[in-house]
Amino acid sequence: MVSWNNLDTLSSYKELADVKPACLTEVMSGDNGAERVKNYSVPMAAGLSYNYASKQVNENVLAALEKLADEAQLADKFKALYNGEVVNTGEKRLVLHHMTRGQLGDAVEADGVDKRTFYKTQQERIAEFANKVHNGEITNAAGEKFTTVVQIGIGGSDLGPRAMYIALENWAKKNNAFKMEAKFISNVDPDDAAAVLASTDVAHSIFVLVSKSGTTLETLTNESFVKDALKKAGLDPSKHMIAVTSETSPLAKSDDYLDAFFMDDYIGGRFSSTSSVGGAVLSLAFGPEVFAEFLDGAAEEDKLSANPDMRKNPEMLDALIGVYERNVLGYPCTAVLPYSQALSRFPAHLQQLDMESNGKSVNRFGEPVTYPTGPVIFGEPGTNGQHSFYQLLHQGTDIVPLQFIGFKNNQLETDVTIQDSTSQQKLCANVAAQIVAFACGKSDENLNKNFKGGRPSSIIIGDKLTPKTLGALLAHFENKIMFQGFVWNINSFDQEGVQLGKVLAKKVLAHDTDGALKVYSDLLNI
Ligand SMILES: O=P(O)(O)OC[C@H]1O[C@H](O)[C@H](O)[C@@H](O)[C@@H]1O
Repeated sequence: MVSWNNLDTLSSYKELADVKPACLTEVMSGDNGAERVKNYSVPMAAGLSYNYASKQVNENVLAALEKLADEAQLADKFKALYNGEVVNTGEKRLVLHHMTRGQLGDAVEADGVDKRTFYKTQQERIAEFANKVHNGEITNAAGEKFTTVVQIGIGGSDLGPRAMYIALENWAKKNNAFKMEAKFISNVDPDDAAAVLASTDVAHSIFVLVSKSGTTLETLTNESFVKDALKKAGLDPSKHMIAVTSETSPLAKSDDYLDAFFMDDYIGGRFSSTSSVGGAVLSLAFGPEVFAEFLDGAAEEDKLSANPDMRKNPEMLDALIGVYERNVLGYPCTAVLPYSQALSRFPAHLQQLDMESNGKSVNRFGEPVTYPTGPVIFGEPGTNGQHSFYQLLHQGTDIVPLQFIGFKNNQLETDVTIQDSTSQQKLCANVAAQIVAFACGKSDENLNKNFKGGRPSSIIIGDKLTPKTLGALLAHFENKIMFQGFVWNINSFDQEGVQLGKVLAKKVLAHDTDGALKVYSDLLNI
């Protein structure tokens, strides 16, 4: 049995607060720095590695973090989660997204079915459907092949799948795995749907309506928008749409769709990229085999996350270093900085994954916590970020911990050598330079040009971004966030904070307003 306690009641947390952090300007310079970069590295799945040499940790801090991991029972809590305990206390639900890609522990039965079998069956059904679309067994009414897939969804039903699609698009083109172009409609702003539809050959498109609840206003509105466009083009919407939803949602049994594929209430929206939510669009775009490789990468990383030894568990280690930075060193944000154009939407996905999970002020029993929880997450792909907000990161008054991601090789294998280096080498040179610049700084008599250094970062390094490495990368962040939620004793799997705005927006639309809300409504001409 695990016991759930607030972080500030743990004696190891009090000990951690007394340990001195590593001074990066010292430990990262000269031979010390070289040794650290070699040693402070943990292997991840799919050939990735997590390097934390440039974090403010040393043997004392790591030993204290290990004690915290033990006292907070992080490994046991993960075990309880994947063995089917009701870890999502707010909604009284199991948390089973790991089971969409593997079976880490016991068989879990819920709603009268074995859950691993349920998720696998959905994956197989999607694979069969995608294969039929690709080989022309399923066509439009004119008997022509579908060429495009358009996902309609928002939040977890958009960000993860969209980020994963963009991450693999060029890889698939290079590796003969590109089957259909994918597009995405998410915002209720009519210009989103209109712009996507205007650039889409709707007669040859399959629309994937994705909503776990089946009640999200934006998604249902965009569904109507698309149906309207299909009808105007003389097409039957039910021959162009599939649904991905939970079996209990209003969409599940509708005749409006060619087919429906399911997830369930045990998969949080932001954790649903490896379920049917990501499965449908990714299998249609790249083929089911590519989606299966992506799942394998995630499953391999999940296995590493189950290791009780923090030093061999990249997710637990990353989570604990993050807690140290947030709760002991007092840093409010974390930037995610992939040096890979393919990961351009990955930070956007992580914003939801992290901030919707751990942006909480009460513990899992609904009692206030008196320590900071989830950090603000933001990011951009490098090197673009360098020419934008890195000024604040280097010389601003807040210290922002950084999570770099970099690959030795680019996906398309097209490159050019200019001034003796390829573009890929220039990209990688920049990330190496940034890590050392942030850590070591550079003194200058002119304070405006002075770099204090001491700014922590980590880097995940891989050979190339492939379906498998992408799966491992995704699982890394999902599991890191889960472990942090355990340490903070919060429920990372509900999101009550999104409700109030929805309720008030409904009132505005029903003209049931007074006070400030009424004046804003008038100002915006509603
Ligand atoms: O998939 P749906 O039920 O349509 O939900 C879409 C999104 O909307 C909600 O408001 C939540 O904030 C998200 O966690 C969720 O991913």
